Parts: sequence; structure tokens; C-alpha cells
Amino acid sequence: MTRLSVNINKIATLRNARGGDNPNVVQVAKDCERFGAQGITIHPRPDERHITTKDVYDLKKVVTTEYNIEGYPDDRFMKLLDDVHPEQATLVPDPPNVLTSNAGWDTVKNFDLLKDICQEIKAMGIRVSIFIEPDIKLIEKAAELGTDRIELYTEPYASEYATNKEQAVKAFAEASKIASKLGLGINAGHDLSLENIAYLKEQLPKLDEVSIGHALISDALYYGLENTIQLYLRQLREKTK
Ligand SMILES: CC(=O)[C@@H](O)[C@H](O)COP(=O)(O)O
Ligand SMILES: NCC(=O)COP(=O)(O)O
Repeated sequence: MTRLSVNINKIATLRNARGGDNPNVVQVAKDCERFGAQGITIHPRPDERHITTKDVYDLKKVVTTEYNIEGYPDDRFMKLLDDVHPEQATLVPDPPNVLTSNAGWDTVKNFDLLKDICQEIKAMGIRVSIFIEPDIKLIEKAAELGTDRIELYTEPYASEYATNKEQAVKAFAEASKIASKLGLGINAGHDLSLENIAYLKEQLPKLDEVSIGHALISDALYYGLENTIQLYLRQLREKTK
């Protein structure tokens, strides 16, 4: 089964545009779960341009599925994890103020840092996932440093999907086979959408979780949030022969 975690950063972006509390991020998270989402993802960036520090604590009180917090492991992020104890922490190598995540970790260059951080987070009782590109050498290193899961950075898959989906998925399918053999859980995210998600799921049978924000929230403008979540869940359902 592949779980759907809804990334609600964009709900906070919309709220912050007017400085008030509409839409209410906590209510939206509760509704996503009520409509079938199996997790809630946030990426509290240091500039708080969408999810704020207060949101991180407020959401902890209501999320009953899987709370997944993404971010660069600086002191602020580690304190949030220690205070809030989400089910999963996803480590992302973003420098501050980047427009959006645009690369995975170099697990060779950052081996010592990531190894220490993984240990620290696991000691808090939190599952760790590392945002990574589908490069076998980097994934082997990720397994060595002790992460529980990897999150495959799927932007390259998403951008090539329309022109050549077989080629687009190739490296991801191969990477997920290796990761699975190495005992790693497999998540995926970035630019996944209603169009490209079913094929990814079909080609990566061991896919544990997808986190989807930008496309899903955009789809919700047309289909409504409940229908949209149901549409994504349908795409992720196992196809029985
Ligand atoms: C880690 C990751 O893949 C990102 O997709 C991220 O959560 C999106 O962040 P923004 O919503 O700030 O673009
Ligand atoms: N980890 C990826 C994520 O949470 C959402 O990415 P996107 O769907 O907003 O591109």
C-alpha cells in the first residue's frame, strides 16, 4: 500500500497572503485526514513564508495519521522535532530562501553530518527519511548512514513524464529496487500529480508513501478538497488483475 501524505504548505501560503487566519491550516489538516489522507506533510522553512513555527505546534495537537516534517537539519529544525515528535522527519538539503526544494542530498559528501543527525532523530523515536536523487551510489551510502527511508526527489520524473514516461521512470524504478534490497523504506515526492502518480506507483511496487502538495492543492480549486483527495487515493490503489 502506498500512503498519501498531503503537503499543506500551499494552504499556509494562501493564508499568509492576507496575514489573517483564512484558510485555517489546522482545520484543513483535519479535513484532509477526514477526506482520506493518510498523512500530513509540512516544510517549515526558516523564513516562515508558509508554515510558521506556531503551525508546527498547533498541527501536532490535531494530526492523527502520520505527521511528517521536512527540512534542513539546523538547530531550529532539531528543536521542533524534539518538542513535537512527529512520526517522520524528512531531511532536505535546502539552503535558506530557496524557491523550492531542487536537489537531494549528496550522502557521500555529507555522510558524517547525516549519520549523526539520523542517530539523534532516531533516539527521539522518530522515523528518518532522506530526500535523495535516484543515484545508486548515493542510496547505498544512505543505507550505510542509518536512515529508515529515502524520499526520491521526483521532479525529473515529473518533468520528463509527458514526453517519455518509460525513460522518465527508469532510474527511479532501479533505485527503488536497490533501496528495497538494502532494507530502506521508499517515499517519493515533488511535482507528483494526478497525471503522473499512477504510473510511478505501478513501476515502483515497494513505494511506501508519496507526499503531494502543489498539484493537489491546485486541483482542489477545481474539484474541491474532498474529491481531489479521493481522486489521488484512487490513482494509488492497487490495481487487481
Ligand atoms: C522536500 C520537498 O520535496 C518539497 O517539495 C517541499 O516540501 C516543497 O516545498 P515548498 O512548498 O516550499 O515548495
Ligand atoms: N516532499 C514533497 C512534498 O511534500 C510536496 O511536494 P510538491 O507536491 O509540493 O511538489
